[in-house]
Amino acid sequence: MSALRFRGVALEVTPQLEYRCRKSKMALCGVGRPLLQKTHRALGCFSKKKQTFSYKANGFQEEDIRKKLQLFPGGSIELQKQESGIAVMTVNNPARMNAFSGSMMVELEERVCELESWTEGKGLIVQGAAGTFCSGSDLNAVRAISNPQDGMKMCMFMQTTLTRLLRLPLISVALVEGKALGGGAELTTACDFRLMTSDAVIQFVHKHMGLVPGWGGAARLVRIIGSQNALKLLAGAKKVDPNIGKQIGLVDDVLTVDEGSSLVGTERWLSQFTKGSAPVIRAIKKVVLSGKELSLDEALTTERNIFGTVWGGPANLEALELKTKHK
Ligand SMILES: CCC(=O)SCCNC(=O)CCNC(=O)[C@H](O)C(C)(C)COP(=O)(O)OP(=O)(O)OC[C@H]1O[C@@H](n2cnc3c(N)ncnc32)[C@H](O)[C@@H]1OP(=O)(O)O
Repeated sequence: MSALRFRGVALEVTPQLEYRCRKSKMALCGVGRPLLQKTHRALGCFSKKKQTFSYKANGFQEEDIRKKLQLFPGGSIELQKQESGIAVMTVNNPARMNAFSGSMMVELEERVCELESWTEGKGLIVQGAAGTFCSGSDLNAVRAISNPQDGMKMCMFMQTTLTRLLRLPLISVALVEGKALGGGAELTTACDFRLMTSDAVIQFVHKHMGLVPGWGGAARLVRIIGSQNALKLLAGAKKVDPNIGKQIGLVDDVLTVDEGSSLVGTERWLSQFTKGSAPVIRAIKKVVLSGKELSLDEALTTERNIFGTVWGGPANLEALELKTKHK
């Protein structure tokens, strides 16, 4: 068995990984859609390696994109991992309504990487600083990199990062206060759930900017609310308030004032799903994700494998010992 290095970390190249990567490269060059889908699935099992191979296969070098993005600094992405197993990630650039600078895009990828190796984690809340969610990409950076090549690199970087965010084995929720615009609206779709405060707005403003979503937001939106509703939101650049959001299934709940601070309310809401053993909660997220992303046959195989990781595990044995009744 050989080893490769990815960002200073030695990774063991198992025959299985080698096979999957060889297969994926072939598929990406071969362009056929079923093959491409298989590739994404195969690579989904190896998230770190996935970045290296998918970027190279598409002619992008991750380090080049990072360097370019670092030229546009400002703001930060904060991450707090709590003992409860719920982490809070904050998009923090209040002077620009939490717009994503280039360095924040890089930091987001680093935080996602950190969460990928947080084995005790069960849940994640994504919020914006200072009472508003996120106003999309920083328009100053957008102006500076408006050439198609750089635009594509940025798009590729954010698309991959947000796909990894959605695929974390954590139950994630976007806490939307104030405004979620453009890329900010796309970010909300990279979470499993969305909660809004009563005055909040989600708006895919891309059309008004002469754009379409490029961070994966359209693909995810269609899966969340269906193609008819997605078309209406994108083509009309419609403002989604909590009422409309609930009607179309984009929003899971509205936070009321008597729930105290929005973050406390969101933690309370999320804890109904994260109570219990971390391996079981993580396994639940994984079986749902595979059911959503894979073919039925592949999802069934994955489900069996994941079942095998919890069957006879501590939580299972404890429940048997307690003769748990489900009244
Ligand atoms: C992926 C594709 C994309 O995301 S494209 C980007 C899509 N987003 C936008 O177009 C947002 C444009 N901004 C706005 O519509 C308004 O600023 C919103 C967010 C509604 C806030 O309005 P308002 O409450 O009146 O505040 P304001 O306009 O005075 O803004 C405060 C300061 O923040 C800045 N700001 C806001 N959004 C961005 C952004 N995306 N990029 C860079 N800067 C942004 C404003 O320019 C303003 O800055 P300043 O105080 O004038 O220095």
